[in-house]
Amino acid sequence: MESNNPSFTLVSISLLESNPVKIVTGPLSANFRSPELHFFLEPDGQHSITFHISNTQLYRLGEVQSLCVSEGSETTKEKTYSKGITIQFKDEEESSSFHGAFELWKKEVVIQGSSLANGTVSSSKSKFDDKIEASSAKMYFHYYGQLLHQQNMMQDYVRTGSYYAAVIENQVDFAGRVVVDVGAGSGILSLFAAQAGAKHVYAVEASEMADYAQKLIAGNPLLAQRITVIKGKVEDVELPEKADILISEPMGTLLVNERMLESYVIARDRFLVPNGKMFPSVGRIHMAPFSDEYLYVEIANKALFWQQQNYYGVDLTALHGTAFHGYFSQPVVDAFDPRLLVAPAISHVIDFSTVKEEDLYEIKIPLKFTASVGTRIHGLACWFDVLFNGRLLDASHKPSLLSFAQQQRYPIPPGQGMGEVICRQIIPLPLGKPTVRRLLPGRSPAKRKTLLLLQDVIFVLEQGGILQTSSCRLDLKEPYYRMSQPQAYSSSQDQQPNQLLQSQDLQLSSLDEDGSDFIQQPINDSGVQIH
Ligand SMILES: C[S@@+](CC[C@H](N)C(=O)[O-])C[C@H]1O[C@@H](n2cnc3c(N)ncnc32)[C@H](O)[C@@H]1O
Repeated sequence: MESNNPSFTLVSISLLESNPVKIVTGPLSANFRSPELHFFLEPDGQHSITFHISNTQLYRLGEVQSLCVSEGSETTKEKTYSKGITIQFKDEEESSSFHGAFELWKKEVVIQGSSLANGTVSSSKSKFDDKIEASSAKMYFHYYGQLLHQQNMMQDYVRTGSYYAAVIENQVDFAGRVVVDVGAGSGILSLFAAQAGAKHVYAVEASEMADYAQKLIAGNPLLAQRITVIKGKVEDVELPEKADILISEPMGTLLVNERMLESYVIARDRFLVPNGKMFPSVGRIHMAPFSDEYLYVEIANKALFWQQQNYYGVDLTALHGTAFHGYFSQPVVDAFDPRLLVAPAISHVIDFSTVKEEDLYEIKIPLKFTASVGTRIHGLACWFDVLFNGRLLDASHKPSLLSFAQQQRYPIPPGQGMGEVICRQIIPLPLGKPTVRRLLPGRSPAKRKTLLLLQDVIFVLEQGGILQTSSCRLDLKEPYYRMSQPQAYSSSQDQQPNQLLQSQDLQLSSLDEDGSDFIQQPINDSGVQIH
């Protein structure tokens, strides 16, 4: 037995998922290649069943017979197994060495050990469980398990229509190909892929929505025979074959919130053939400083309530400062006139086909803005888009673009940032200085959602020849959904302070129990698209 990749000879394997149970007789082989265990069903090694260290259990059924199973999703009410085989060894000795190698394999990466009544079993946490707190994951998948939230996303016609166009206009990429839908939700993208002629689509969904997706797909029988719904996390599930294409909608607020991009990248590494396609293939975050006196006054006015000195005989002013800073740390989600931007946008590109999962834990984006007009700057405006680089579109060199109209603005309070500063020019920091200017979607290690988005945004301003540095700390929690029609401004200088915009103060967000918010919001149809 080799110590690194031990191999074993087996007499037969019974595939428990087939009905009736299919028995493949050997000689066959099994091979531990951390973090996977492969059972080869043919001598040439063409067909194999793969188990992942994270969710595999091994039980001794007899002296020369064992059961190997892969655990299903933790979110299901009952314990489920997504895959199982029984193995027949040639003798007791081979069986013992196989179990020994299994234990060793598990020990290398096992995080948690446990014992089950019917055998010595090692259970390990999956990569997902290791990163995300169980309570956070539970809330996250509970949210997506509800049909109304999937409906919200489906009713976002800019979003769903762009995906439909990207798939159907690139049928040539999908026809006859194996597709994995990463986080399939209702299964809508799997159905599009099947419409485009995919040979087979594996729709992987971790939430209870997988059951509804199964129903929806069964209700479209012409497509259903080419779609398999797999309930589980892409980090854990095993698929019988590799994919030519991954399709997914992993974007959260400002692209990175929800941390689902990490799952998309893990799915790429686990399931995609070399040089396979990803739909979408690239995401971009765009940022530019804005000047908007109306918004500034509106936000400042929200805290006026706390300036009352006689609220039923109570002086509220002690909390005015806290409320004021609270309102200014809320990102504002609205559509805005691009003319409010006072410097060319900086774009940060994430190439999904090459980015490493770890690179998504902390994304640093240097900010070097040069203002085009001398004006008051009230914060940073951010938006994002993703690109689909299909084969047809490659040929015409025109990838289709899904531009998200939902934009965030991060107003900066006076004294903490640019609110008070008349800025003529924002000057890049000289290289090598210890202070950094960056947009930092700070890692919130154990959370799937309450990702800090902006931290320590430091601007350097030139004012009368003196360099001035400002910084503030903002995050994505509880955005203010200000669904106003974009106002036409003649120029940013024309704005009158103390005049409030007539905005519909729609609090569309649905908050979790802990009051935080991770969700995708319906996009305002009137959203300005900025490219
Ligand atoms: C933004 S929704 C998109 C749903 C659907 N693809 C669509 O476009 O309408 C993301 C979905 O991915 C699922 N999801 C997130 N992380 C996952 C993971 N690691 N494994 C499997 N599903 C996941 C969520 O439960 C959710 O249903």
